[in-house]
Amino acid sequence: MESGLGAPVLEIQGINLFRGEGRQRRQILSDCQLQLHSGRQLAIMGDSGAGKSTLLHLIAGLERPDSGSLKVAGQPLEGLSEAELSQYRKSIGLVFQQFNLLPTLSVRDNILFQHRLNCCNDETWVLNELAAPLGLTELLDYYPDQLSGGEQQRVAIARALAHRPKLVLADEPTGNLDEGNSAEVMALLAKLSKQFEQTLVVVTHSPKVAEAMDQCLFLRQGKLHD
Ligand SMILES: Nc1ncnc2c1ncn2[C@@H]1O[C@H](COP(=O)(O)OP(=O)(O)OP(=O)(O)O)[C@@H](O)[C@H]1O
Repeated sequence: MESGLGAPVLEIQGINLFRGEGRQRRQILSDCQLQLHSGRQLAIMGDSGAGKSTLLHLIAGLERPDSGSLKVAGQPLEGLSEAELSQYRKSIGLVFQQFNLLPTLSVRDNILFQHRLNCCNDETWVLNELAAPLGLTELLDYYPDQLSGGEQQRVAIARALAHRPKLVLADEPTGNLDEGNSAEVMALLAKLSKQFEQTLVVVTHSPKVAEAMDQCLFLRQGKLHD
């Protein structure tokens, strides 16, 4: 937990979430709490099956908790309709382990995809301030299947940051990369999200990835611990 100036960008209070039916039903998140302020970078670690991805999915509005409150920039997600949740999902930045690029779009159009969905109109900024530092300028006319894994993840990072979201969520962003690419990609993600004062939450198994963040919490028995 942290105290800081202003309202937290992310505030989780007393989240409970159950999975499975009947005798297989079990609690994944149990009175889970978190406060994260603007510009902070948090790594979430924990055993396989601890519920890290589930927690990230809740924050992303991809799932709803059984009880508890989750606010992003002061807005409670539990009050949102499906249409509003869909709008919310477009407004945040998401980076997944499987780069999830659109195969029929060029690198340029992949990078600008979410930017355009959010009706942003600053493509020069995206190409200069994101594509260039991510080393993508020469690759803008390529297609995803012509890129290496590290290059694809750099495209996914540019896409996730291009509409200047306040909150960026990354689930095992380096899980498909070798050690060298992993370190490079994480350093770029950490540097750019810091530069643009974005709040970053990264789920990872890698102590090295966690070290690149301001703070690391462990998910154990449904709760986040130091
Ligand atoms: N549809 C489902 N029905 C029942 N249990 C489920 C379902 N989906 C996930 N689970 C369980 O929820 C738990 C949390 O899964 P989650 O993917 O969040 O874990 P994780 O910490 O991200 O794991 P990993 O590090 O292996 O990716 C796991 O025990 C998983 O088996």
